[in-house]
Amino acid sequence: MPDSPASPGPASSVTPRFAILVAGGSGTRMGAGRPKQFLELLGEPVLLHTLRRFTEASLRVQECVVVLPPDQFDSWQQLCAQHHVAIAHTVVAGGHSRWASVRNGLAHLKSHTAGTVAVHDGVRPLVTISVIEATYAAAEAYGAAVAAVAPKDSVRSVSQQGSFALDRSRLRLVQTPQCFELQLLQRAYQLPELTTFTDDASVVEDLHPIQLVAGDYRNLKITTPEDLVLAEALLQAPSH
Ligand SMILES: Nc1ccn([C@@H]2O[C@H](COP(=O)(O)OP(=O)(O)OP(=O)(O)O)[C@@H](O)[C@H]2O)c(=O)n1
Ligand SMILES: C[C@](O)(CO)[C@H](O)COP(=O)(O)O
Repeated sequence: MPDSPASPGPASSVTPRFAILVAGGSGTRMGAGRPKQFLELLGEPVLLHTLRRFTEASLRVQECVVVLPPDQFDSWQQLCAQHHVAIAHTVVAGGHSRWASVRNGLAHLKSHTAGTVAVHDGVRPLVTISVIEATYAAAEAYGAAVAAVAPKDSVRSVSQQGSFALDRSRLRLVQTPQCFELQLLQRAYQLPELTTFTDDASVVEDLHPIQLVAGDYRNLKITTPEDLVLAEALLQAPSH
């Protein structure tokens, strides 16, 4: 990514790292009998793959908050028992939208006054440790950083007048993790929710510039049925 900000802040390798894995959605587009975060990939729930990656020791994440639909707490507990999960994490109830779920996750971290927090979709189980580390490191240096990739397809904008080509060299497809200085994200999530919010960067950007970090094309968001097929294939690929 050729996106470079003015200058980094002081390097701070000792501030605590937190993670909020948002998995409070219902998976309407997947159309499965249960929320997609609980569907299996190579025999394990999508969310468990994601949790394993964020709790990898080298990342030094101090606390991992998992946000779930309130009516799915028991399902998750059963899945954890079934898969012998001994990974420390805190479960928090989600809200009516992704924004509300992130806000609930952040509320759980309110006693902390400093640190860096990653927000990551529970349904992006293929995120690599190197992308997570790079995004935390960029947020530690610049305050706000998100993973993104360049589009591979041509892109057109549509309107009632028709459609027209966009310059894709100026566009990025935004992924998660999205990492922020904790107090910055707490301030941003005190503002009212807007319908234009689709991610955390859109919530923060009026308060602070967003640094883009090289994401990964494999870091797909499980959204529709074909994504499960792709994700299983990628998980079995040698580089994963
Ligand atoms: N109220 C919500 C809505 C979404 N999410 C989470 O935000 C991430 C991205 O959302 P999306 O892919 O849209 O998930 P769903 O809302 O479950 O899917 P859909 O829009 O198809 O219903 C997912 O990990 C999802 O669980 C959440 O925590 N709380
Ligand atoms: C946060 C996100 O994954 C970044 O690409 C995306 O915006 C989530 O979108 P959705 O509308 O919840 O599918």
